[in-house]
Amino acid sequence: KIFIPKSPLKCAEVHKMQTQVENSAKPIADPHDIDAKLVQKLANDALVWCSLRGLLVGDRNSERSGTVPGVDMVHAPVALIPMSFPESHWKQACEVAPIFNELVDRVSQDGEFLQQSLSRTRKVDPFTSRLLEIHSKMLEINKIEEIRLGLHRSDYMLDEQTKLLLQIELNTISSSFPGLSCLVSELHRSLLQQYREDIASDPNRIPANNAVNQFAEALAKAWNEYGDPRAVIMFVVQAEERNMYDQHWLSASLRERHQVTTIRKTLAEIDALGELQQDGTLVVDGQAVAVIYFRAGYAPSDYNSESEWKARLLMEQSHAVKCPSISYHLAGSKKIQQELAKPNVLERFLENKDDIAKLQKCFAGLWSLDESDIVKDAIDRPELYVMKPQREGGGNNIYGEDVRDALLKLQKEGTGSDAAYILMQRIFPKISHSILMQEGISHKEQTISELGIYGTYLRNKTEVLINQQAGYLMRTKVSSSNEGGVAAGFAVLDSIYLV
Ligand SMILES: Nc1ncnc2c1ncn2[C@@H]1O[C@H](COP(=O)(O)OP(=O)(O)O)[C@@H](O)[C@H]1O
Ligand SMILES: N[C@H](CCC(=O)N[C@@H](CS)C(=O)NCCC(=O)O)C(=O)O
Ligand SMILES: [Mg+2]
Repeated sequence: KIFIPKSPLKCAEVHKMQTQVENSAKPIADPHDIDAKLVQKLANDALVWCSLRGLLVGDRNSERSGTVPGVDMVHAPVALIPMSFPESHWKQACEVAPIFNELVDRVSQDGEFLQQSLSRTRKVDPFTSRLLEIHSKMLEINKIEEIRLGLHRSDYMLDEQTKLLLQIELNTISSSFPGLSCLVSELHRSLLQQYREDIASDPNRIPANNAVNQFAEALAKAWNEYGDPRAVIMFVVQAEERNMYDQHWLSASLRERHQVTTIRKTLAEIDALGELQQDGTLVVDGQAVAVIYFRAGYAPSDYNSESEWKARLLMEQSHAVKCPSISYHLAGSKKIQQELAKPNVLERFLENKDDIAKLQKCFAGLWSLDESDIVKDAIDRPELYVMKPQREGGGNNIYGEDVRDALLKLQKEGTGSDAAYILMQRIFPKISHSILMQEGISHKEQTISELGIYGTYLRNKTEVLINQQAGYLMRTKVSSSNEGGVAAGFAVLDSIYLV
């Protein structure tokens, strides 16, 4: 196809335009076709880039890397080449982000729906029961959260067979990687730019990713709405946190772009150092707290004693903006995810029929264990299901044959413990080629990926101040891994290349 220039463009520009047109249409080269020498160069440059630009985590083999910043860091596990992803599904995922944000807020305000939906779980799941206890205490004192801040991540897998983009879960607490995910997009753009002679591509097909600054902006705006210039933003963190640099990127953005001070405290420290003043102000270690940002408190392992639960209650009772509030936390549970997928339930919370249809289009099969025909099918074909307790943070789900065993065991026990679980359709994404880099070594692997879309939501009374899609996280793992998880060491941080 000869491009006959009409205007006296220099042929170099014509050539550039032509290659750009061709490149933008073409998917990126198959990473497994990249020769070993070039892989080695890519890997080396990626490792240097991560080290210079803070794409780092604490080394799991070191005992100090989770407590002392700057000690025993290692590059974050990353893919060397971005994962191709259909532009149409990218747009769909971005489009539903503000609708899911609004849904979380509406559901959070329906205390009866939360209590009712989780009432049977409460009887058999002590952790969820403690969360519900705090929630019902807030209902009793008619606690109103006028300023509501949501920093969510809605995770999806693209089902290969149906080509449907299906939601895995909606995280409303401690959504990891808003900091590191932006750096991965930059790493990939930089590598594709540097190696454009060897790998035909258009770096602009990697969507811009500004999650860290959008999260920081929402946190800063919530701080501003609280209205006390001397108050701080408190990060609730685990005593050992190897993902601390992801969190420090947020603190740095808050300090440098918004001049807001952040402090880091564990739940135990908050119990020891926190006080509630008459007017509801939370004071920790002598500092007034405007916003509480949870990067811990989502798992039973975060509550080693009554001390941590006292801290959670103290914070909930305070005037500080909680991210998440107990209601937002519960609204993001897997049981609620399953309840919202039932017919005519979204209609209770959203008016716009198109919005409702857009959300329902990305719902996978979700069931309680009351559905006997589903339970029977899951016993027959367990590999088509995932069984989930009400837990966050990875490592809790049940897959394959274990689903059958767990269901049969629950049937035999007959103690109602089945209310602690949901059943979900297992999604099978396309198996792709990727090059994963972990602990300085790159591996060509068969992989599947999961796209997380960040959402920011801020409301003060009746006014919605922020409601937007706020960047993305792509995680890629070996296709043989059921659970995945970056922190768990199975998945790597990736980005996407729109095709
Ligand atoms: N329906 C599903 N189909 C396939 N894989 C799933 C499904 N649900 C979860 N997974 C896998 O398990 C991981 C953890 O599940 P998730 O529901 O996100 O729990 P958590 O809250 O612990 O992150 C997901 O990142 C994904 O890799
Ligand atoms: N260490 C804590 C980890 C917090 C955490 O586990 N968050 C959940 C949602 S609740 C999550 O986003 N999981 C995906 C991360 C993965 O794949 O490893 C932090 O980073 O603050
Ligand atoms: Mg998850």
